[in-house]
Amino acid sequence: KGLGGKGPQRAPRIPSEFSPEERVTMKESLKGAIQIPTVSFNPGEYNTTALAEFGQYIREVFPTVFKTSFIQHEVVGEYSHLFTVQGSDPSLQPYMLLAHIDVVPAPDQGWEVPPFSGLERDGFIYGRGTLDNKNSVMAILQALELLLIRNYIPRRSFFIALGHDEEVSGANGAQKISALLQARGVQLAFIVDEGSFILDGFIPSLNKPFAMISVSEKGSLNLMLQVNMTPGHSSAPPEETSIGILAAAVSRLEQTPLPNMFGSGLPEMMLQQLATEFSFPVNIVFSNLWLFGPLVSRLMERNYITNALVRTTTAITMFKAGIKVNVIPPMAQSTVNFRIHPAQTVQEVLELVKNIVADDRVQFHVLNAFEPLPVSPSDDQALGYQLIRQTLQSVFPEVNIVAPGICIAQTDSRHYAHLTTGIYRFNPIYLTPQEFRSIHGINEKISVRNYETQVKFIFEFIQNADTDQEPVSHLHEL
Ligand SMILES: CCCCCCCCCCCCCCCCCC(=O)N[C@@H](Cc1ccccc1)C(=O)O
Ligand SMILES: [Zn+2]
Ligand SMILES: [Zn+2]
Repeated sequence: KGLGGKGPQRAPRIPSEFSPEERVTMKESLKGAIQIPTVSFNPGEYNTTALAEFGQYIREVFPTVFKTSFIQHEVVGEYSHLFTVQGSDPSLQPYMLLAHIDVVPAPDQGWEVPPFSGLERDGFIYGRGTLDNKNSVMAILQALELLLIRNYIPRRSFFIALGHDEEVSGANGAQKISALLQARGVQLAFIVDEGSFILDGFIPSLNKPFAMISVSEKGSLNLMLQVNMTPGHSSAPPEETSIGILAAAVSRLEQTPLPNMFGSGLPEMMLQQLATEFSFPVNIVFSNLWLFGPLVSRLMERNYITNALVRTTTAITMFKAGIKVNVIPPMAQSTVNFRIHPAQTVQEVLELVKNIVADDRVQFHVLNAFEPLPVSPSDDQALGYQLIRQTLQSVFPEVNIVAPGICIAQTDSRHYAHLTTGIYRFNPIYLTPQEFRSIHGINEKISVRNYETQVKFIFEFIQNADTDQEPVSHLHEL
């Protein structure tokens, strides 16, 4: 399976070996990046001082990237960065590496070390952005810097797009870069973004880590529910208030999960691929989903992460009502955040929700909505997917399971969907369930080893992408 053939004569491969000094510089550069609090608060509301400082910082720590003649650097939307790395062979279609420089807020409370300290403890670098997503920003530029220092000249052109507002929708960063590329007529072979990892310990009976490459991404619907009632004196209350009506409506939504979509796509494909890795009887169950599908589907619902893979999830995230202790509230509002399964559409979810609420006094306002992303190819012919597989094999020889999956969150890559059919969301680092909870949570940290390996992966990946070989189809023997 995978990429085949020997290409024509080309520059010798540069080994991914880094000196002790380079390894120290690498981790110190990441720490410096963590110390710049590039926080996004709301759309259009960011720490602009920090974002500007970050722009200066990458110029200082990656001087070769900025002075190389075949690399064009542009600032887009004031704080996002687009690098165009011109390859020597224009016949090869370019690809793009994505990451974002902004982070979610991190109040000090609960952290073992201050979240913007970038402190190293017991082999880990702590801080907001160490997993989401300054690790990728820095690793991409670091790998390129190290390649350039070794006189690397790419054959295939590629872009590096670093958004500054991914955490609040990407409207000023990714969307503007995407529009710029579209205006230039760019079409991409594939994109690699954040969104999945080498998962370690997510499936109880699977004792080894597996790489999940997300080939699709859930959509979203932010729906505001509102109830208006005539206000009055609380000493003579009506039978129902706006708060009571709305509370009952959102409670119905919480108590009525949207349909389990297991059986219509990727999770089944993933479990079938994993089946042989389990011992009896789980291997039999996963390889015979035609029979055990209903059982597996119910088991998936029991865990909150696997539940998110099989259905559109419902999260009540905001509730606002009441103006005074003795006034019947004129209005109650609540916001519900749905993450839409790739087998459903925004419209379908809206219909289901209205039927569950089933109360004409509740008004629905769509704040914003985004359809799920199409499923990118993961077959033998899919260049981006096969390049990730190939690079995994050499950098992580111990990881022998690679499976396509769904990204349960949203990423900047969704803004580039019209530029390519191949979007792969994958960070080449190990992630445990505890580390998963630290993303947007507390004590986010990355091991120095994990970070070094991420740099190595990208260093290898960029060279692997220089292939002019289309992935070969595998001939199966009958
Ligand atoms: C069978 C076992 C499978 C186990 C599956 C485990 C899945 C774990 C994968 C970890 C996914 C981590 C995702 C990281 C990317 C986070 C991106 C993010 O937070 N995006 C925001 C973007 C956004 C969207 C809209 C408004 C504001 C921000 C998000 O909320 O989705
Ligand atoms: Zn992120
Ligand atoms: Zn995030």
